[in-house]
Amino acid sequence: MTKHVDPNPIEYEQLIYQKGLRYERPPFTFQPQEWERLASERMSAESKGYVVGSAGTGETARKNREAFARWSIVPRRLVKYDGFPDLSVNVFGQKLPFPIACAPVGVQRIFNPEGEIATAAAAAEQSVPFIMSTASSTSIEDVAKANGNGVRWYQLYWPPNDHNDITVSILDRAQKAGFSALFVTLDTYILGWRPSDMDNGYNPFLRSDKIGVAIGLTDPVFRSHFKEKHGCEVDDDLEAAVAEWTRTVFPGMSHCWQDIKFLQQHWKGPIVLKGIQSVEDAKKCVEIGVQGIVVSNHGGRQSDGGNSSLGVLPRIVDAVGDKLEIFFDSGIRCGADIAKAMALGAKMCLIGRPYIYGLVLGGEEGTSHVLKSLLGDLELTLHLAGIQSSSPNHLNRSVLIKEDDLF
Ligand SMILES: Cc1cc2nc3c(=O)[nH]c(=O)nc-3n(C[C@H](O)[C@H](O)[C@H](O)COP(=O)(O)O)c2cc1C
Ligand SMILES: O=C(O)C(=O)c1ccccc1
Repeated sequence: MTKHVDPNPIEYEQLIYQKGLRYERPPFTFQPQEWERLASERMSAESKGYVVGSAGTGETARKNREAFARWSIVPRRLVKYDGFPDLSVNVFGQKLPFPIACAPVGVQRIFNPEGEIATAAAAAEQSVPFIMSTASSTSIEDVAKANGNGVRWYQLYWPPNDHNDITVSILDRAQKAGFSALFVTLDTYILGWRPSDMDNGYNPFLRSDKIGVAIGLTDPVFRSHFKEKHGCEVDDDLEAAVAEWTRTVFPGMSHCWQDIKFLQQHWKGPIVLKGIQSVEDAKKCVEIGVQGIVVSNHGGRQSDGGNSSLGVLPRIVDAVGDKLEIFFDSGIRCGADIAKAMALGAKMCLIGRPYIYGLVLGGEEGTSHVLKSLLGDLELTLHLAGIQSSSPNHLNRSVLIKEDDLF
């Protein structure tokens, strides 16, 4: 069950030192750069290749990381203020205590049998919004239950227009289950060229244990279509059902900007388009009237030879930052990374792989540990730089310098 812990990263640090004195230790290291290595030791070759891996030669993923080191935080001194930095943000008219969310990540049961149940509970415990993937290994309703009173958002892999009734059915289920915003992923209408997965013969959907298809196979509209077409129930021919569902959510490039209107008619809350990398597309998002975008390249998992996600963030912020909410992901690994993305204009950051490493290393407690670590690290990073809050009044480009400009 979800228990609500009053969030306070700084108290958490104090507690850790005290616990340390009593020879109690956290579930695993606080060193963020170690999480991937430790989790890799615990995973099968397939799971490791899937989560750690990226598209092609890994160039986009590498650039995502390198981009952070090109910016540095310049600390200011004798900035007197009361208390600790305020990390809260206002998003979609709601005040949230922290500026991070769990990015949508599919098939989480391959990392730990508790999968999304553990991560959704951990996110609620840490007062961090949970974005549920359409490729989850747990149904919409069960994730909602595990997330309890937490803030939850739903990520859509979007069936083609001739399956609009399935889309509506999924959106209805998500709304009924308390998902308050819709994140529509635009960069994964087909999976990228992923050498590590191909080497392992691994595809997240085409597994004998049918792990990433829970939402489709439990959907009444999908089930009835399947019966009409195949003359049997989903459960009587699971192979065919999985193949059908895979085609439904990864149909290739089947949508255009006008189609967003359909989602706007069928979703009552904010809509956020995930995977924006160009100023032109960001402007389209404003034109079409969505409430937010995620500047993301899917952690470098889709296209090789791409730009860093952080690199394009400032120009997108300059073009549309005052017209919609800008979320950011791809490459965030520590508190300073979050601070830099926010200084460049992101409202909130989505955390991808790191919380999955937490899931691998310690289930719900492990995910909680990663989220708490990132938040504690962020809070101290701001405090030590003399930055009073994560709002753009205090955390903005004036706190950053480009390393290249220093020489
Ligand atoms: C194993 C894995 C599965 C993912 N599944 C989804 C998904 O189902 N839907 C989605 O929109 N993004 C998915 N993503 C992308 C993340 O939402 C996010 O954009 C990315 O992980 C951010 O980069 P980072 O891992 O470097 O933080 C997935 C990422 C990983 C690592
Ligand atoms: O692997 C991914 O990045 C992703 O988005 C996905 C695709 C299919 C199933 C689960 C996740």
